[in-house]
Amino acid sequence: MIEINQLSKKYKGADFFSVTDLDLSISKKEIFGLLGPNGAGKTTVISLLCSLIKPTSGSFTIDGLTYKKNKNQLKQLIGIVPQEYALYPTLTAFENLQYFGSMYGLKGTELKAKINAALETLGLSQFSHKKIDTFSGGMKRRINLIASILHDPKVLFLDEPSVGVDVQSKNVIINYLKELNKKGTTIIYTSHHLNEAESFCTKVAIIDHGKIVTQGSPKDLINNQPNANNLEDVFLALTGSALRDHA
Ligand SMILES: Nc1ncnc2c1ncn2[C@@H]1O[C@H](COP(=O)(O)OP(=O)(O)OP(=O)(O)O)[C@@H](O)[C@H]1O
Repeated sequence: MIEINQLSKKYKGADFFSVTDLDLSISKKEIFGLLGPNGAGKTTVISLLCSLIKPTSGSFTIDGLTYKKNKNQLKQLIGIVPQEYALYPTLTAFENLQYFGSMYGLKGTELKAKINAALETLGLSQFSHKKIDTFSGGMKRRINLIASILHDPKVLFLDEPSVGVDVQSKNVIINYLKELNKKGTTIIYTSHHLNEAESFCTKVAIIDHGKIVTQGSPKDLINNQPNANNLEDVFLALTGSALRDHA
């Protein structure tokens, strides 16, 4: 589904590469986790694959399409759930979702039915006509998610979808994503929650300093790392315990 070939990114004015010579192949059935310490390059990889930023070098295809040749098809093919809430605080949940659906050409009764079905599944029906600025973090995350899936993307990118949400909201989000994956959506997500990634992901890549240090199923990575009992042990063994503060 996704083929990445020697992808590199150096931001304008930066004196280092945020992503270096990334090669990765992600198949259709995966729930793929991009894991790494702060500043490892996870958001940069997602932003590149969503064509929000341009690569410095290298290339990738999604379902055989490239940004240069198939910009509009690619836009329809993918959904993006950004780290920050991309919602209008003074509009209601329903109005926000109508707006995002219309950006993908959806309208009328089809759009309304899709919004209502997703609100129902994610436990938000009764809040559909409340303004977003009255919502909790977990509710906003769920609306952010619905906004990204109304056009039925084949590939869904999520940048830290469970930040700032309680366990109940997190479970609803994770179960919803698992259902989407079962129905055929490829899921690529970043997270700092290694327990969550261990149970949720079919495959993960650990990246550090813009390079992949290892990849595989969580089970294989744990089995192959001496003295590792879980994914966090693997992560610490491969990325070290030094802090990654920067300003
Ligand atoms: N717009 C930018 N201009 C210059 N450097 C940037 C820019 N965005 C990110 N970087 C740098 O690129 C590197 C990778 O950043 P990125 O946000 O991709 O990491 P991350 O793994 O998503 O981190 P976090 O877990 O903190 O979200 C960091 O050193 C960061 O400071």
